[in-house]
Amino acid sequence: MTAIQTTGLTKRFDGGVVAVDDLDLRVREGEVFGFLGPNGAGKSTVINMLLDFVRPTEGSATVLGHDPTTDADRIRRRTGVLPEGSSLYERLTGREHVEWVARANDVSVDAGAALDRVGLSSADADRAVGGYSKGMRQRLAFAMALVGEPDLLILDEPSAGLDPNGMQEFREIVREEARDGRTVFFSSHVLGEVEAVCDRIGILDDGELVATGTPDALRTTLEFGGTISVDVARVPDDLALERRNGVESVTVEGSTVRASLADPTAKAEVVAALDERTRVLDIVSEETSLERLFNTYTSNHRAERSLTDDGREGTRTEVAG
Ligand SMILES: Nc1ncnc2c1ncn2[C@@H]1O[C@H](COP(=O)(O)OP(=O)(O)OP(=O)(O)O)[C@@H](O)[C@H]1O
Repeated sequence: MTAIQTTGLTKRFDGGVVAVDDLDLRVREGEVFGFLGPNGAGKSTVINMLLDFVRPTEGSATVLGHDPTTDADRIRRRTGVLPEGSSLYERLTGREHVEWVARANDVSVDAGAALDRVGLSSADADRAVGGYSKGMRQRLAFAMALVGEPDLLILDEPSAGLDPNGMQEFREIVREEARDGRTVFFSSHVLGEVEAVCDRIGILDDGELVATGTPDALRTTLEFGGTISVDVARVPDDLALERRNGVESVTVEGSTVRASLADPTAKAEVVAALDERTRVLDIVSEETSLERLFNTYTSNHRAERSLTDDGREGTRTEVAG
């Protein structure tokens, strides 16, 4: 079943900015989907169209089977939302905010427990929000999104302002929600966060979806082999590892030889080549980080866009998984 689907979704703001360009996206029910992109990529605009805060110029969307432009109320009733820069009432307490959301949605809530879950103590719960820090406000906004056990969570930059503990707690709650069968769709430019918690990610750049898939599948598609660092007793003078298949580049620092690989199977070859000439003391193999992946997708895309200026078609990467 599909929780969110967009078809050719496009938003052109007055003044000509194309914030979202022909977006085809599908988020399955029960998955944690990370919507990743640099500042200004169009993430918030997509979220705002899913909730009918902004109307698309072209294309369409369904959320939980409903069209946001005609059935936004139905969507919002079943969706917990953490909007970007959520507006809170300075004079109301955290507890009052949570109770207000529960009343508005006609559900019951144990406000103390809801706030405790996001790391706000009972003392915090009874303080006016005017005295909250940025991270506390974000925690409260998250607690408000969780009220009423919605089927779908749509969270815009949920970790903005959170400290490392807050981010860890956020990840745990997202996992718990997913275990309970909820769909979680959240935007982020924090790569580690997306990698740690998402089943699939979509990378948005300049309003266009440039790749979707599991983090592993995206890595494999690019055929990144990661890197291997080998500590040796003596670095051979005539290394020439670059000439071997699958080796992209080699650097030497002290007695450590570090090879970047285009193909993961080249790891064994690098180790064997060194082992022939010297004593291998230690081997550390690293996967390609999502950060490199992200940079590659977004920078390739930018290069591609400059090519498309003279009329050539751009490409998208769709990765099964
Ligand atoms: N109301 C608006 N009027 C005109 N342009 C807008 C409007 N809202 C957004 N934009 C533009 O649309 C583009 C996408 O913005 P959006 O806020 O969706 O990006 P984002 O990926 O959420 O960025 P961030 O990570 O910085 O929040 C940007 O160029 C932005 O300036």
